[in-house]
Amino acid sequence: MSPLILKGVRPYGEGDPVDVLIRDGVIAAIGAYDETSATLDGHPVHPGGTTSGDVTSGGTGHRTVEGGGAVLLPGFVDLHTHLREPGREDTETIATGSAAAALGGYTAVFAMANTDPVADNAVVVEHVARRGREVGLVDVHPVGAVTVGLGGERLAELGTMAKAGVRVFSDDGHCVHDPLIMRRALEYSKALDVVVAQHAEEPRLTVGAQAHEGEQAARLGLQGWPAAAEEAVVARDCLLAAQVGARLHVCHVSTAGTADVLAWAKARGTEVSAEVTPHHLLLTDERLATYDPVNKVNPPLRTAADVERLRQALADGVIDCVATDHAPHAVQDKDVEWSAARPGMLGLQTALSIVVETMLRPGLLDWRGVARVLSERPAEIAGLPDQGRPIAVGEPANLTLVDPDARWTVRGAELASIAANTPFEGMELPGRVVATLLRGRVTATGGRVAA
Ligand SMILES: NC(=O)N[C@@H](CC(=O)O)C(=O)O
Ligand SMILES: [Zn+2]
Ligand SMILES: [Zn+2]
Repeated sequence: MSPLILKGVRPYGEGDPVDVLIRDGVIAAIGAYDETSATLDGHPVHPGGTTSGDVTSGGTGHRTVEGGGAVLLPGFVDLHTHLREPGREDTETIATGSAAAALGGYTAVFAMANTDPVADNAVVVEHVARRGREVGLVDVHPVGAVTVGLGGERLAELGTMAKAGVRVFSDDGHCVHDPLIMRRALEYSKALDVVVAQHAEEPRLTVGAQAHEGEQAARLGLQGWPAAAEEAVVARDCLLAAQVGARLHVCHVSTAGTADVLAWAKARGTEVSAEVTPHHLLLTDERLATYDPVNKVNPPLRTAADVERLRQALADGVIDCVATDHAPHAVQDKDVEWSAARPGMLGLQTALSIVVETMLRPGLLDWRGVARVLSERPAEIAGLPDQGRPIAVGEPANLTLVDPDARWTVRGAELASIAANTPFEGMELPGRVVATLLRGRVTATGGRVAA
């Protein structure tokens, strides 16, 4: 592959624009490209043509991406994606989900295990990983189920799946509610040096639950999903993790009380990490007034006070990172009466813009902070050695280029996913991914994925 120059980009949005030379999938030089001597920071570069806003194929020459002062960040890492393959390829496939990921600025995603068949064995996880490699747009890491069939009763073969490369285990969609099973899972995860990601929902407290338990649910006549059903499980799991000396990851934190529990657990030295979704950073249960099931999600949209606390917790590091919980659903499963609709929302192509809207613009995070919550921390939590790395010479070129000033209007039908269930339909959002690079290869640019 010929070398690539990112021209006029601002790493972490800091300082004057620089040029970045990428060779053999690695950042080879950062400085100013000199046309006359065809060198970048002393490194010779074969001259090549330039196509504005896009990539030149360039023959023997180098390829160029015109940055126009755009912000350069480490490629995003999503710890929580539902790709629906195998089983529901009518809503998303590894190919379409990978395209959505690349367009959203992601260079690695973790594909949840609640597929059909469930990813509770080495055969399924190996299939997902292989299919991800064939598509080649993003590193697809399969998540392994904690229990057989997500049934919550018998531990799955964690060791066999870990040997097949699984780094994150989760029964997401279901809570590992039995404390003894959870304790065993944590013990195994410690021995295998992997992490268990818990969907925290005490099932006895959420039987038939449809919406956040509070004034709005009462007004609308929807059965409540109490905050304590999440908070109690997070507290219990923090205690269990501390007891066995294991690491714990908490999926889609949605309440202020969970942020309090996490702050307490971290203060006492528990190795717990947590994610928040873009939708829980922006939307509240006020949205439910229309009974439009596009707003139905698990955990449910909460109150403005929760949203406020989640933003603060993400800024403070009490919540470590943003994960999309990208959850595609077919029209016949989603566009039906509220109680029959499946919970879940698309997220991969809108995550960056929601983080810009909710965290960057209000001054809660700068671009360094955005890099931390979308790339560095999730890579660390999952133990990915080549993602979330500094933008520096010698580092792998897993990168995302963002136009901070662009605004765009979300149209579900125009997203790369097969399903179109975005709660942000019609919203005008700030910030746009200009290009995504996976080991130096351009996977998305100008709103299109690489051929
Ligand atoms: N978040 C959701 O509302 N739905 C997820 C499951 C889950 O993340 O719990 C799904 O798989 O559709
Ligand atoms: Zn979940
Ligand atoms: Zn999920």
